[in-house]
Amino acid sequence: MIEVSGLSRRFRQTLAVDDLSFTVPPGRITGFLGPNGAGKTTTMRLILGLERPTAGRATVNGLPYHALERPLTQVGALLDATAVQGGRRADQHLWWLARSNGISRQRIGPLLEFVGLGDAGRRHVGGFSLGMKQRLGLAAALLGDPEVLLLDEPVNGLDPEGIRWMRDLLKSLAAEGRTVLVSSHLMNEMAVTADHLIVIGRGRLLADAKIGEFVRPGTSLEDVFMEVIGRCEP
Ligand SMILES: Nc1ncnc2c1ncn2[C@@H]1O[C@H](COP(=O)(O)OP(=O)(O)OP(=O)(O)O)[C@@H](O)[C@H]1O
Repeated sequence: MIEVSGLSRRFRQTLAVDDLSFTVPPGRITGFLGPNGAGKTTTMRLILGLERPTAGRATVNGLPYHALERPLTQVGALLDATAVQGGRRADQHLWWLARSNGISRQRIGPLLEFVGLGDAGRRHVGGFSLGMKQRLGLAAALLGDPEVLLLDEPVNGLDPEGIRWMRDLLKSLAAEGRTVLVSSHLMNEMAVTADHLIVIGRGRLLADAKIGEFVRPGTSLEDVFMEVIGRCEP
């Protein structure tokens, strides 16, 4: 469970997140939508304790991220998949993360296989394609078998087979009772993946609804999204 309450984050002149409140419960996929610069990544970074809020709070399973014990075993995140040290091998990258959270080394091989990098574990990450880096980022997110997952544009760079694989994986993770918050700009993909949507614009909450309530018969998610974000234009 993720809970965000009165959360704000200001960067000088920019109010990136503006008094945002929402809950992401377990057992379903919650899509996190908003135009470029809406504040999605900043919100995820605040939840993960990578930014300090200007006001409000964000908790994971009732606690702020910094208070979680062995955090990777409770919450896994894929933010910027390209932000990995290129000089490291994929298996070394995962081992470095695992070690700091008391996670067994035995998990790394099967996990690399699982994300489709079974043959690339000993290769340097610097030579990976974007899709391969996304797969490695997903492996890092799943490393601690966490109950909560935050994924920022996880299908970015994946091929069609990879996109379908990611969709099926997210569905199975939610079906296992995990909390899944996933951002994307791909409306068609979100329409077939998410159960629930949170839409933000200019850092503010614009919609928080089941996908069936959000997209009325005869309209598309893209249509409704454009209509909703149009309402928050200056
Ligand atoms: N470290 C920072 N310093 C200054 N401004 C920032 C910083 N991080 C984010 N911002 C600003 O905060 C706003 C929200 O950015 P954020 O990256 O959270 O949006 P987003 O919804 O994830 O966008 P996108 O869909 O383009 O990835 C933007 O105006 C951005 O320029």
